Amino acid sequence: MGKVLTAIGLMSGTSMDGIDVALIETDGETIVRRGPSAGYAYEPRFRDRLKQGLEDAKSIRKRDERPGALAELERDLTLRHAESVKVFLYENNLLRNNIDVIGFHGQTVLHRPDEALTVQIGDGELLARETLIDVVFDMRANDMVHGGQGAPLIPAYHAALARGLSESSEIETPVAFVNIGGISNITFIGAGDGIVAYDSGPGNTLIDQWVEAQAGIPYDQGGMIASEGSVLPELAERYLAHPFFSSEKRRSLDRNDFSPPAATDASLEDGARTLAHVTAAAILQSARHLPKNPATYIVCGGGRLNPVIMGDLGSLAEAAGGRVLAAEALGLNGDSMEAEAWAYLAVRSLRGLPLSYPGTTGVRRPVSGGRRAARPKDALGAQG
Ligand SMILES: Nc1ncnc2c1ncn2[C@@H]1O[C@H](COP(=O)(O)OP(=O)(O)OP(=O)(O)O)[C@@H](O)[C@H]1O
Ligand SMILES: CC(=O)N[C@H]1[C@@H]2OC[C@@H](O2)[C@@H](O)[C@@H]1O[C@H](C)C(=O)O
Repeated sequence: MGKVLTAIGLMSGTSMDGIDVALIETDGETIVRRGPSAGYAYEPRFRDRLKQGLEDAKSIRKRDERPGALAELERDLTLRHAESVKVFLYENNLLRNNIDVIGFHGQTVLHRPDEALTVQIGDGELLARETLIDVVFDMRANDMVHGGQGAPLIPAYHAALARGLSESSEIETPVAFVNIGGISNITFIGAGDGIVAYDSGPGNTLIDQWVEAQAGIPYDQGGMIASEGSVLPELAERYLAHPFFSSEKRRSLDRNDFSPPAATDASLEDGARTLAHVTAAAILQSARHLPKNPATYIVCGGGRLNPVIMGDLGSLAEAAGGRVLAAEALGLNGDSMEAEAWAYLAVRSLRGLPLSYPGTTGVRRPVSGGRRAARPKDALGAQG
């Protein structure tokens, strides 16, 4: 085993609901320990600024451009991450001197894999100065340089989790991890080291956009609105016929690839019900391109907390011979898995190990990635 490092991962996902923080101990191959985790929600005004950031980013042609208010947003986003780290260390009685590295995702504001352009705002140097901890950031760029789509990157971590599970539990194989965040993605764990992964459809984004536009609320908590509605087959089909699902090349999605229905398309409840169905059906539709039908789907991300999505996913998977389990059923944490992954990937980056593979992002060969921002030198001896 390589040197075991203590790493913190920071994820601000496409739902833009807040910052997830998680600590793990790992050598970048084996996960030695999954430690504490936490989520720090953005207040509505900051979420609005992030949404405006997506608009400002639309004119970006080179990834270091920061039009509109993006430069200021990047700084404030980074400072919020620094604050989250400080609170996390305090709440968990941890000393910063005992943390070897932070894996910093930042916020995706633009993702156009067809143009080899992906932009995550987040200033790694500033984060290292503010936290006095080494930072690895910008982990998607090198994959794109080598022909990959820059996402998904979590599959390497799913594979490590699966290795741990196969030692300790009796779940039926093959296993697929499904992350239902703003966008959903799926990782198929084949025999040996074979993993196949890609984004699988609109996760919660359409549902969030729909209930926000129609009812002024940020998400359909517990699927309560959807549970009052009915699936509108024509509307569902409009989404499931999207060219993404038949494309040979496209493996990753941007938040803007799908648009929410028009107000006239459905009642609030039927719209939420239909979109929950679309989320589940898109995952199963995408799973058809996997090498085999998964026997077990392990679900993480906020969508697992929507029983309407989970109900549909369960019945569609069952029809294809599979069983759906929430990550918690296997002792995993469905809220912190992405943040854990970014901690894991940071350690892999430090060791020069691959972050992505031809079977995950479509990259030409397995490649590492990430940029390193060292903490200020005079902080090395200081007490955390
Ligand atoms: N209790 C709940 N009931 C229903 N839906 C929920 C609940 N909690 C969270 N969600 C949904 O999950 C979303 C957040 O999921 P998550 O944090 O996994 O996304 P993310 O990490 O931002 O996205 P991505 O994985 O695409 O980067 C929320 O926007 C909401 O739609
Ligand atoms: C460009 C980008 O930020 N993509 C995200 C998004 O959210 C889910 C899905 O789309 C996935 O491809 C990716 O995030 C996860 C963490 C990943 O890279 O594995």
